[in-house]
Amino acid sequence: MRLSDTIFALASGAGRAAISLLRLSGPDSALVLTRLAGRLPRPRQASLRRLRHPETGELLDEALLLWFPAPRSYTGEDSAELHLHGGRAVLEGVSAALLACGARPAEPGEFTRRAFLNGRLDLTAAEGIADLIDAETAAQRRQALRQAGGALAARYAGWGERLTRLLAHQEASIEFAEDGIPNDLDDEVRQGAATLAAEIAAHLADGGRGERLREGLWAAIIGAPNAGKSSLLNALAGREAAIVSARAGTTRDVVEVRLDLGGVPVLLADTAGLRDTPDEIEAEGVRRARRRAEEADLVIALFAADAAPDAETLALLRPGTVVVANKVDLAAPPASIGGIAPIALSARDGTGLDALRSLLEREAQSRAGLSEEASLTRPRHRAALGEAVDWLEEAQRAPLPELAAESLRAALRSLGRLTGRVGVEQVLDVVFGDFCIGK
Ligand SMILES: Nc1nc2c(c(=O)[nH]1)N(C=O)[C@@H](CNc1ccc(C(=O)N[C@@H](CCC(=O)O)C(=O)O)cc1)CN2
Ligand SMILES: Nc1nc2c(ncn2[C@@H]2O[C@H](COP(=O)(O)OP(=O)(O)OP(=O)(O)O)[C@@H](O)[C@H]2O)c(=O)[nH]1
Repeated sequence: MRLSDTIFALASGAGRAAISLLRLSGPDSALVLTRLAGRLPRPRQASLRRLRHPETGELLDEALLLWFPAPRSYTGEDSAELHLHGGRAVLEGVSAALLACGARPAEPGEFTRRAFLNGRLDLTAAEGIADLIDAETAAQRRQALRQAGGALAARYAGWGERLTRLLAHQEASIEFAEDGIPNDLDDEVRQGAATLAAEIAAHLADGGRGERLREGLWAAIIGAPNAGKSSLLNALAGREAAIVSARAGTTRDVVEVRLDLGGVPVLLADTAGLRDTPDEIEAEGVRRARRRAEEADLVIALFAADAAPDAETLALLRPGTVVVANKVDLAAPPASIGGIAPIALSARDGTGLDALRSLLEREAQSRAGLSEEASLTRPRHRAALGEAVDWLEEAQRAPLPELAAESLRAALRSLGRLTGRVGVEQVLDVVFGDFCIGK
């Protein structure tokens, strides 16, 4: 991970493609580029050049080059991009030439790690970039862009500055006390710590929406055998993902489909019909269905309108469960099931499907949608902020100003680990460990 190394990696996807993008960064970038292309292109302007192996002189490709002199580059170092023809042999030939020039393959996330080490972004912004690459829905993209743009960084840096001021006041109060000067700085610090702790606690008490949006919601359809669960899953997925049959007890294991519900990624599970059964395999399916219902962020309880609501499913209704009466092409839906007005649906002819989809979108967004303010998105954030709150509370209880100062310093360290101002090598490995190559 030495910054004196010059690194390279494929930044575009692997496999056959029209064009491949090779990234190069580090102190020898200018030298390497000159040896391959004859001379340096004009900074930040695309230039078409022949690339040759520096030792054999063999022509490797005719490519577009971009040269970014430091510090105006993604990493903040001298960097370059080679836009090559996408063939495997082209990539191999150019990679071999780069190795011959002394560059080495980059570790996953190493470009962004260098950008971080050069002070171009904080750790939360770096995580936002990783999330942007993984984003599958519009809401995930918006959250990731906001974080990559420094929204969390700004918030946490603001708290860090306030904390630094509190600490300075606390230290001043200690000195006044030594000089025998009466002062009310202690009270001010206690008040400031309480306000800050409350603000961070409010940010933490967001129901985990940012984390849910990043990871996706878990949803499950539960109901009696033959209620039409598989039919509903297929209707929502728009394809025949689960087997539908007139025989009760068809679905035995959990069948999952990925849905985009109003920008929120949802993993929707079809489960085995809930009933007592002597069949061991089906009984295991029923156990799995119950477990899914317990774990799910969003539960859809499905009843058949032409039958009395079954006790097993009724027993699993909770506040927030979406209750649906299916098969309304056969019978009118009841006004209430378990005290909740059901959505009327016919999975067979599509009646009520749009209304159900809108309701599910609203429910998904209320659990995981974007909030007004940037939300924390990872357990790492939650843990560090939780620690900061604990230390701030400790500071308020401290019997001596010296102890209060110590707790404030610990709170500041927690925030510092979050943004990377306290540069602990371990934290960096956690954050950059799951980046992809070329980022
Ligand atoms: N070809 C290509 N496309 C790309 C990237 C890239 O590196 N290369 N990006 C990579 O993630 C993203 C764009 N992000 C970038 C962020 C900063 C700089 C950069 O050179 N910044 C300099 C100059 C800014 C300016 O002139 O306005 C700087 O901030 O000093 C480049 C790309 C998405 N698309
Ligand atoms: N008339 C009518 N029949 C439906 C409707 N939805 C599903 N069915 C039928 O009901 C039967 C059971 O449907 P499934 O979707 O397999 O039901 P399930 O709840 O997944 O059943 P299990 O796998 O046994 O738990 C099939 O014959 C479906 O065609 C509907 O809205 N109207």
